[in-house]
Amino acid sequence: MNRVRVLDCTLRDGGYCNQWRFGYENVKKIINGLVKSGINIVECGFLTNKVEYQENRTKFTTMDEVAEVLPKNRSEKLFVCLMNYGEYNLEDIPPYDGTSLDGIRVAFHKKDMSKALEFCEGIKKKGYKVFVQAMVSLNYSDEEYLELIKRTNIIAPYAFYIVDSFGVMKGKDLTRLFYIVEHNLTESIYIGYHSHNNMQLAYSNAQSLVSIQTKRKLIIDASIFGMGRGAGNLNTELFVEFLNDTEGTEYKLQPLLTLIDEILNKFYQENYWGYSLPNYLSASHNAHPNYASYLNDKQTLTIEDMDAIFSMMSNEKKASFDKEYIEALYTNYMANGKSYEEHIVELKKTLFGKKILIIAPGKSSEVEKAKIIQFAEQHDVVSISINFDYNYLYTDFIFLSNLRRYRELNKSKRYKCIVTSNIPAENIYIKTKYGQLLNDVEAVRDNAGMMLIQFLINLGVKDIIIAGIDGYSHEVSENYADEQMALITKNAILDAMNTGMTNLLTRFANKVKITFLTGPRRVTIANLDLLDNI
Ligand SMILES: C[C@H](O)CC(=O)C(=O)O
Repeated sequence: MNRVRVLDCTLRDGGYCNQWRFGYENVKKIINGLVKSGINIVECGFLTNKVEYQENRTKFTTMDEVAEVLPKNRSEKLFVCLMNYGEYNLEDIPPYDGTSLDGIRVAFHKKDMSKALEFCEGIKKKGYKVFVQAMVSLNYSDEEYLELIKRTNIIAPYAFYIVDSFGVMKGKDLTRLFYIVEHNLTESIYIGYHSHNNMQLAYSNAQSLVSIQTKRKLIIDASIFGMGRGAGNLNTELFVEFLNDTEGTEYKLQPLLTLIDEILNKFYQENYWGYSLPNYLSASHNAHPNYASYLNDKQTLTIEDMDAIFSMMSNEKKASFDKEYIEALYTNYMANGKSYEEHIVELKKTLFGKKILIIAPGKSSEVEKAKIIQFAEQHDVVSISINFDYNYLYTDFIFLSNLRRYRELNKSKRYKCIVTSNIPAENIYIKTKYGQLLNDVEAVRDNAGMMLIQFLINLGVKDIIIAGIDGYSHEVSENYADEQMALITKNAILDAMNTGMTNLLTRFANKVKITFLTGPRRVTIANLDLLDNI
């Protein structure tokens, strides 16, 4: 048997990209395709007691649920699931009987090492192959790592993994860890390597590992099309091609390519994964990749802002994702700037008793420009564009809460800018407090349109006409009047923003008259048919 084995983790790590919703039939197709291609170990998903089982998802709660998706002919492959330490009781795991999983991978943080290793021992006693997955290997000092290995030897699991959870491992780090493991881990235990692609190093590291002159048996993790959390994983199809070429293995590529073509491409288009600047940044700060997704999904930060927020994080907080912590850092960072409101009384007077026409950069602001211009001409309005300078009408003000958009704006327009205090702007009309305009709907907490409406309500405005707040389509080209403004975001985020805006507008409509001038309306005001009243 070849000394290098491949473990495919698409159905588990890939699940971070689609909330593990692969669909029941697709799960079986993926497992069968992996078996056909000769992949040695198939990770079928998570085994957890923390959720209710749903047939279309790869978060299983019992061995019987997993058994249902396994092929009748197991073709001498191993089938495993990953368990996060603390998400399953040992007593609930039945003794191994060969009908379901062959092995269980136990992932744990450094702080849980002792208890997690006891748990691993318990699983082994039940007859399963145990994979010791000490996450974020680089967070262990050499001394701590040696201690971990020594204690692993006592348990004698099937495999011990070097884990690059944050995708930060350089070749030299991997070599260092590998030799520590090679010299100290009992020879019969497989040495595994699980990587992420934040620095695009997964493939080259895996190649280097395989090329090391060693008799040790290796397991390399990969996922089809690299589907995995954040920047994704080593690509199974590329890695097995490399092994065929250099190690004389005979993995079959075609079943993997077919799975990409028929199943994974669609997931990729809906919720892409792979290398990106935010994922690079999280790696360069040795931080959990979810922090990158969190900041990126805000859609308000430049890369310098994100870098500054990562720099503010404490080292202890970087190892696992803490949503409340990053939320607080983000809000503090944004609310940091000083306000400058000396024209506020003047602005209040300007707005008093007027219809306020707000123009957002949605596609309808371009398509229905004639309607917008006509409305402005026929009514006594104060017009305010949001995060852009509207080409077709001289607007009285420009409201900006986004630093990137502020930088894009021609400097000559600053005299009429109302900006939020997170923007380090000078020579503007008003700088208003960012923190006072936030709302409680997470997906649109600091959405520029929603902040402007809140600002206007605070100033006593009674009648708001909206143009260009169309909501977001999954089709990127449909979202902005100026395609240069388009931001690529995951569909789930766009849907959440549409729902969030609808909820907020519905609430705002209790305080102020809101009327839509343009469409389409992927956001609206619930239970209120205001569509044709203009
Ligand atoms: C395989 C692991 O130990 C869990 C994981 O995906 C990680 O990146 O860490």
